[in-house]
Amino acid sequence: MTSFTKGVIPSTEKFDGSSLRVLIVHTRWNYEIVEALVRGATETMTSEYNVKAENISIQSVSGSYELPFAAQSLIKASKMGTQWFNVVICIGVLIKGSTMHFEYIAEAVSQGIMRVSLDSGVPVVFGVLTCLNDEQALERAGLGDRESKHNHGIDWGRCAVEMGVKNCK
Ligand SMILES: O=c1[nH]c(NC[C@H](O)[C@H](O)[C@H](O)CO)c([N+](=O)[O-])c(=O)[nH]1
Repeated sequence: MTSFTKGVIPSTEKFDGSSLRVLIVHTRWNYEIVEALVRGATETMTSEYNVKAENISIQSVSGSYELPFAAQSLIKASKMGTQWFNVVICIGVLIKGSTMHFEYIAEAVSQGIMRVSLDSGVPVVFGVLTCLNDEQALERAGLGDRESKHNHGIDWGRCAVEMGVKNCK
């Protein structure tokens, strides 16, 4: 079986995030996991790409279903002001329960975030974990005790800087 790099590799380009203005909208569901993802994204952007901490705005909403509307509203409001965001990261954690609720929310949120990005012209990074159980969510936030754990917030931070810099061009 051919081996391959599972997941994304960082771009070879060196992106300068020092002038980027970033919005992070995160949920308050499964908060400890969300908090780890937000930290992964913010620490990556500031330490690896010189994004200024004061240029990262963080807002919260109740659950993942609210993310697209919140992103749309905040982008619109910022455009009315003098400064607006170069990129947005929507962060949430959906964990499947015993009903179909998970599937409906996951589909709506994924389509909604894509639509906000295309309609607004501001790249919106899809930072919503859609997990079948608690262990999957913990592992993907770099929590739990498995060796394979990796904080996906790191990847979302890198993606946000790349998309933000490219959106400035
Ligand atoms: O962010 C989440 N919202 C969840 N539900 C709330 C939903 O996102 C909305 O906030 C709610 O339906 C009100 O609109 C979740 N579950 O139901 O399991 C979940 O796991 N994660």
